Amino acid sequence: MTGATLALEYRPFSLPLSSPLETADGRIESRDGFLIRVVDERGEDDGRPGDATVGYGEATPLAGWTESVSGCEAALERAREAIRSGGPSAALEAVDRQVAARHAVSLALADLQARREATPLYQYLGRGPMVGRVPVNATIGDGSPSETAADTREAADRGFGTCKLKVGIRSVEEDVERVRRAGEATGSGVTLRADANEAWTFEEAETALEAFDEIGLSVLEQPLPAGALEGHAALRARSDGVMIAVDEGMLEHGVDAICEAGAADAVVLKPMALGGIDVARKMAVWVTELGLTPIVTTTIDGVVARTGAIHLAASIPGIPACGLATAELLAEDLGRDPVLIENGAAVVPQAKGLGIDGVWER
Ligand SMILES: O=C(O)CCC(=O)c1ccccc1C(=O)O
Ligand SMILES: [Mg+2]
Repeated sequence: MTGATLALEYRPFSLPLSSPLETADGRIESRDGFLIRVVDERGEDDGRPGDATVGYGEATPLAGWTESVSGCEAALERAREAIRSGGPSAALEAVDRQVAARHAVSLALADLQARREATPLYQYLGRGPMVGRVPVNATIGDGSPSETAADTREAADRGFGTCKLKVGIRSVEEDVERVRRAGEATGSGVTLRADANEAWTFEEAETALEAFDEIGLSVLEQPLPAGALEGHAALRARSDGVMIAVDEGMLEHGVDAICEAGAADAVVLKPMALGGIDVARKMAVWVTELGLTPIVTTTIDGVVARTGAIHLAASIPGIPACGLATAELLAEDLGRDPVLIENGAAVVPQAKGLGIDGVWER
């Protein structure tokens, strides 16, 4: 990239969800953020950037998980100024402490470089073999036990082999009933997970875990508040077969503290909340070395960030089902989706870079 004159541009977007996603952390109704592009201006002959001269990124802040929308915009503005004289490293430095902004800038730079090298982004990241698909889970929002059973059944009928149920909004008894009914509606061919988003006390989590063990739940994500490292470790010790995953806890404590406390079997990695797919990839390699399972998810991102997360997952060998089938939760998107979700897997784009085109023109 040396010698290139790079320009960074950004513009705001607002994407409503098809129906609000209730989580125990709060309700998500729309996703507002910034689409960015980095253009190598020397490569433009007709004013329209060609394949090897543009990279796309997305910053979609989420309250409680990233910086605010205004903090994100201020960071992007600093990066826009910094990239002219200081290049990529100065731009990244300008967004160093704003994770969503850093996600956008690092993704656009990686997309640009992978396009120049005529390599799909996942191979640029991992230098690994060709990967055709990554397994993905369906995300099932809150609902009554019958609604949950019907939604899970519908996802299974569409080919999902793993379904993640949002829990922690109703009583523990009702959530246990929801998971039980979802299991009965789908049978043993479908793996169930549950994500409580920090909702429970230790006693509530213990009660839920006992029932989930019996039902055969696969993963229980963030049952306790992020701070409760010892609590998660104690739940793990009591679990028969249910894996304990941390998500919010991973952001609060980092990999080393999670491992030292024995707080988790699996770690959820959200590139938007971690500062980019490059950061998330390093964490995935690190947790794998320590014997933990990485799971990649989005924060219900637009097509640019979501496709980046799919490339990230494709660059991690043996990745289990990831929370990347979130396009269907959005009523609108930034552009055409290059990723087909089929039989519980995302078909990984094999074009150069992200494999995204035509988003800027919209
Ligand atoms: O993992 C999934 O299936 C979808 C992503 C998801 O659940 C999520 C989406 C937005 C914010 C937080 C979360 C979460 O995992 O807690
Ligand atoms: Mg979660």
